Amino acid sequence: MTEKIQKTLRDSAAMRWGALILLSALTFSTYWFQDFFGGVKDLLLDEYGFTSENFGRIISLTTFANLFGMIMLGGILMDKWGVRIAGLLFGGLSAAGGLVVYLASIGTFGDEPNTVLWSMIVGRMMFGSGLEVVCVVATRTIVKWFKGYELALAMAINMGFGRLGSAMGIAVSPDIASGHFSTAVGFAASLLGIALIMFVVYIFFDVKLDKQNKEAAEEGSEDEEFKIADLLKLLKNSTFIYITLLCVAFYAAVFPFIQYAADLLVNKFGFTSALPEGANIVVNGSPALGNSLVFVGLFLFAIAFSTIPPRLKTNSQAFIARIAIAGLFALYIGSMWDVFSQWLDNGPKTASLIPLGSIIFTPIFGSYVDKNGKAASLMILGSLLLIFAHLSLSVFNNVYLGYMGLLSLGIAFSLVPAAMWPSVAKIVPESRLGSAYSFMFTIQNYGLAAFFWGIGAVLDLVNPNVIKITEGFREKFEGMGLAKEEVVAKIDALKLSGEIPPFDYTIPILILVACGVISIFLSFKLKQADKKYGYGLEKASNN
Ligand SMILES: NCCCC[C@H](NC(=O)[C@@H](N)CC(=O)O)C(=O)O
Repeated sequence: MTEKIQKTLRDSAAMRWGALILLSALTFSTYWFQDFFGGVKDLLLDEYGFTSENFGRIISLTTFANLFGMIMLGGILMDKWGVRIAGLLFGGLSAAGGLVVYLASIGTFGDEPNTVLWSMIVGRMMFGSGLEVVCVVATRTIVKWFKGYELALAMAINMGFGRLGSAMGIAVSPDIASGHFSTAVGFAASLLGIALIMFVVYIFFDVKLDKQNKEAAEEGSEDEEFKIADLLKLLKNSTFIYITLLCVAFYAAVFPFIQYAADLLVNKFGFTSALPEGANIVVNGSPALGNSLVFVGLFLFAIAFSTIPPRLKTNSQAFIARIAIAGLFALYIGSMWDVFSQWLDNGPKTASLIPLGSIIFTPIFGSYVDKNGKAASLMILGSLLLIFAHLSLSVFNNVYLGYMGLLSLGIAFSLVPAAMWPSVAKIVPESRLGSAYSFMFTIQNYGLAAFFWGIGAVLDLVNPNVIKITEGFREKFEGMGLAKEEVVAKIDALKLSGEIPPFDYTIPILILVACGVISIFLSFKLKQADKKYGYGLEKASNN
């Protein structure tokens, strides 16, 4: 008997990748809006008379609602109403939040610093309440289009768009602002608006795909409907709990570390904190534009490397293509080596290589997972690299080992996400994926909040001497009537001369080693569960 195979939009590679690009605009713009404040912090402080505490308040309150169930609410609504309504609702909330921040920045709600501050916080909170749900919408929708195809690669490229958004947001915003904070906000908010329009375009394809899926389902199996009781089933699934805990332990050891990495390199290995002249790639007189073009270039190489060779007919053609792309990449990096080599003893620049590296490596590992599977084993390997990274940056005092550690961390930061996120779709039925990803993100947010705060708290706790000496000097300089910036500059100079001793990061980073050990344990449990229940974590994506 010949079986009639119903083709749907997702069976066309062009349609799948087109859908991914339309969706990834949301990822790119939300990561940009989340992080660009860091690039224009000085401008924000100068223009509105804010303090660093005000800045910290704006940033930390952005995702406040997520700690109180906003992501879960979004995920449940998504599983009940589908990705279209959830995407419009929460993407719209993010864009509306962006607009409120913009209106606040041009003084629409009043010019008083406190009014501007609180109206910006309200806007950022609206944005943040949509942000993570938008991330779940994108992830869930990628599963819908790519399951059985290049799922891991698609998720990895989507993450790459996010990292690119963060990096470019920080790098280009000072140029875009050209002295006016509101201009940078207007631009970032417009990106959110454009991404929402692209999502509306995506909806037409989604409607068509759903229609085709329904027709196919009528001929075959029945569509499963989401029920709240399904959530409880999810929590009883021990494999899902392992992967959720892995997500918390792993990301807690990476995202917060990245924030402290520059300071660690300066304090532990004596890296510089200011960049020397000529240590930037300048395009049209703009280092920010130059840096951004480098990020885009790296991302394009990674996409070419991970998509072109697997599509070629023979292994030898694929091999030649890989060598050719890697060669071009080496030439590209080599042509800018004069600049890059100056980055390697600068704390902030070296620290920025970790997320930058993940723009390159995540798509490459995603493509590997699709072709060869081995996701659980790669999570074990990634956790091992994480342990090595944090050990080499804490207990040892060798700068070369430190570089190796950073490189390992960059690889782990690409390896584990590339293997972990697509694995969830193999563990959890598709009808519960929205709730599953939302649950993971919610727990992950608690872990991140604890570690962002915890590393700083432990650092202060184990370095009472440094705090005491620094405070002594601060009081002395303030007593002399020096301006805030002058006090900061004098303290920096005393740190450089060694009169103020460096912070000892050993204990805070050793705590992150413990996260790595927990990650390895959980990755082994995942591998065991995979053997027992046959989720297919070690199998290629189209199996
Ligand atoms: N397709 C998986 C997307 C998750 C990517 C992941 N982002 C997160 O985990 C966010 N919840 C956390 C955040 O962005 O702060 C990532 O690796 O960026």
